[in-house]
Amino acid sequence: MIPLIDKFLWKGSEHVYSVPWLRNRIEYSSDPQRVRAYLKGKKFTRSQLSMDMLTRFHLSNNSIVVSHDEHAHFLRALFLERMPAPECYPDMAKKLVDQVFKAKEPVDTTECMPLSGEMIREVYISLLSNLLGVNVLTPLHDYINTIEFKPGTRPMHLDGIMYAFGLQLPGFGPMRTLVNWVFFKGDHYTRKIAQTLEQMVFDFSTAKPNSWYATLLDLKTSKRITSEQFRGEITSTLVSAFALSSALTSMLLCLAARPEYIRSIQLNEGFAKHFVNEVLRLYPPFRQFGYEEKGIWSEKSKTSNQEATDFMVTVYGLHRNEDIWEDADQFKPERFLNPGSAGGCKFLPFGMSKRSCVGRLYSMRLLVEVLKYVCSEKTALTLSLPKDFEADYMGLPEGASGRLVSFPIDDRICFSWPHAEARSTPSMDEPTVNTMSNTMSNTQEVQRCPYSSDQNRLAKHKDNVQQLRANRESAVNHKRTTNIKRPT
Ligand code: HEM
Repeated sequence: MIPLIDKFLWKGSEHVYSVPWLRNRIEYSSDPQRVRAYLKGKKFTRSQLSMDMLTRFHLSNNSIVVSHDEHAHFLRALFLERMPAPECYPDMAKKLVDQVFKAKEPVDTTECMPLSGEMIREVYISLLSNLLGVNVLTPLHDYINTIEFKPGTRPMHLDGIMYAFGLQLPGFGPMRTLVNWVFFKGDHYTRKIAQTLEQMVFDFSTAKPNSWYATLLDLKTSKRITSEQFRGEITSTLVSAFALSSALTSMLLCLAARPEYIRSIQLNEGFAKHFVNEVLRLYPPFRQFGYEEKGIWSEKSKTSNQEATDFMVTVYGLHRNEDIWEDADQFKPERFLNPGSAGGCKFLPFGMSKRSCVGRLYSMRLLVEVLKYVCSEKTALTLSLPKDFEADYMGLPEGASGRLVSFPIDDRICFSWPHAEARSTPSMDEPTVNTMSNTMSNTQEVQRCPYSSDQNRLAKHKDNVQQLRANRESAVNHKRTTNIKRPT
């Protein structure tokens, strides 16, 4: 049973699986040719099965992730307009790294710590501040600092089994809570944290002008989204902290395992992106995503028992498929030097097509900037793995298999940071005061990073000014030339 589950979940067996009483027939694939064929031939969307599982067994109630295509399309466009402008990422990365590795006093010796827990707290703050676009007030900041990191431990195939028995149906809510509470305390705790955080964002933050949060508030007030959808989007941003933290953690552990790449990144900053790609290839935070063909229930399902109704891409299997990746288990960022190497549906850490990850650009930019900052000679942060680090046979970190979002099993990292000046500096948009009595000063923003839409507006304004100048100059020239031509 376990090898079979392992086979179809992780390697992608290319067969169609079904349970007699379930209407879904699922194909698991890790073959890029098959994925390409699916992508080309069919009108598809995120599968209802994936959405049910995300809603009931995970945390994505009422957000873009579980919306129908039209609603998702409408919100995605607004979300992308509210992304931080490209020039903000180096500073965001610096703050994040400084905060994660902050220490009160300069140290000469090497310190070791479990990275994921530190990372997730700082990613929460960073996402709230930069992506949701809120001023994080002191109580919320303090609460985040108390969060203990417990990644979900419930295996994905258990979700599948629960689904097969109909436990995703709303009436089974209390039973699901009980199962989590008894057997999967980490998942139960994570759910509680998400609910508390969502409420606290509402109570203890203020919207930055033109931010995604301000837009969501407008949409709610004008009744274009419901209160549940408004809350869902906040939770969705917070939940995405897991994927981003997983990627950041894996990346820094890989850097500690392969310090020889530091020089390549210093010499050629473009190489940082190849390094990040290689991390996402070997450690895709999301191990699986799924689609269904539109209309399959009404037509094909009645006539064909062979055809799959749901198509699941097993990202981990795809990224380690030995038929398409040379030395698939080895860490070789230079494989991405070849321009076509990420194409052809063989590298899909952020999913594909119109429902692919909307946080992709943000995540990639931040990952690359964090890597560049850590590797920079000026930063002087040295990372290494503990002597007794639990590595795989390549000496690389080992990801926990079977989870929807996977973190390394052993995430301890050792670091030394001898230069006091490289340490954390108070950030502009994070609270610098400790009492509620003067929270007003938190809400008054001194400086903020522009959003893409601001940039567009600025660019448009500049274009307009240039256009006006050009028009005026050409009018003057025209007058001059016509004046010259005019017979005297
Ligand atoms: C390294 C970090 C991340 C990874 C690897 C990742 C990966 C993914 C994947 C695989 C999907 C499913 C795509 C599909 O079904 O085709 C997804 C969807 C999504 N992600 Fe991410 N994600 C990351 C970070 C983020 C961040 C920071 C956000 C910010 C809010 C975010 C927001 C979303 C949303 C809203 C969707 C649903 C899009 C839709 O349904 O149209 N993700 N992500």
